[in-house]
Amino acid sequence: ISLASHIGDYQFDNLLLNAAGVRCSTTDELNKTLDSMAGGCVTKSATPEERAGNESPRMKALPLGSINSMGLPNHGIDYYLKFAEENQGKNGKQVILSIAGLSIDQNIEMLKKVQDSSFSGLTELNLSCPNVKGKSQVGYDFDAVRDVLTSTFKFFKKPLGLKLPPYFDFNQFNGIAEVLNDFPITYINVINSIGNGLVVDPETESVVIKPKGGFGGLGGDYVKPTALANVRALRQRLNPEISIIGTGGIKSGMDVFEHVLCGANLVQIGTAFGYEGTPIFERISKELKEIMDKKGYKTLDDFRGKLKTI
Ligand SMILES: O=C(O)c1[nH]c(=O)[nH]c(=O)c1I
Repeated sequence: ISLASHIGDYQFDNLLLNAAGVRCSTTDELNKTLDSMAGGCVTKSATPEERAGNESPRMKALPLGSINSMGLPNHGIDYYLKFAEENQGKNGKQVILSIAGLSIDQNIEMLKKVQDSSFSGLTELNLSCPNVKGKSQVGYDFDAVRDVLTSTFKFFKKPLGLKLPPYFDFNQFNGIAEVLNDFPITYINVINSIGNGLVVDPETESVVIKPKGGFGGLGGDYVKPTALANVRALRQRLNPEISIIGTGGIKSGMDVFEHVLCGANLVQIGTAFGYEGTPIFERISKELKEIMDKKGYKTLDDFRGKLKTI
């Protein structure tokens, strides 16, 4: 039984990755993931300069998932680009470089740096950070998405993925797919956290995180049905050359099975990886292989995208 998969020309021996933002801000954390059973790692979304991020408490673990308003704390693009240049392809593992500029200009500036670098891996342009005060998610402004992609593909010749926010309406699925299908995108990654949720502690009658009055991105069990819907809806609408990474609500082999059934080529684990650490990759790989064995599947292609309707 094989958990191997690929995105474009990039081979992953295991379809499991961390989600950007979780245990991936330092080289130590990134090396730990590369040394685990994960098929590769994704770096914390980078900005042109180092950033402290929002005030704490800015993340809260909950029985059904998590809420966060980190505010893009990171060591800056140079730190992660250096790591990516030095580690991409090491023992057959992929390093995906995530970037999240606070403006189109910052994204172009960073993508030019990546283009001119020796990095030969996948770049993930994050258009869906919900937690930078005063900034809304670019992924909800289809004209802005078209603008940044038009500018990008004038000079960027390396493989590019997009991290997108969750969409909740068929007009939105159609709208974003219409834009994406016009560009040579290697993959999309759906979903980012469900932005600006609110968790209340009824004991203390208070919010649970400090930034933005307690509003933050939701992850975990709360988001799985929305994640599966976005993987499925975009698989049905996008050109077949655009691969899909499924992110959202994964904490078991069965959750991975569901994402692949909806069309995911790879999957990323955020909230649950934050709790469990790198042992999760071995546990979930084992669980998924057991499920595939029971169902008589040998490879992910045997069932990818084959969700039945009734
Ligand atoms: O607050 C963050 O740093 C953050 N948090 C998220 O839930 N998604 C994102 O893309 C980002 I850049």
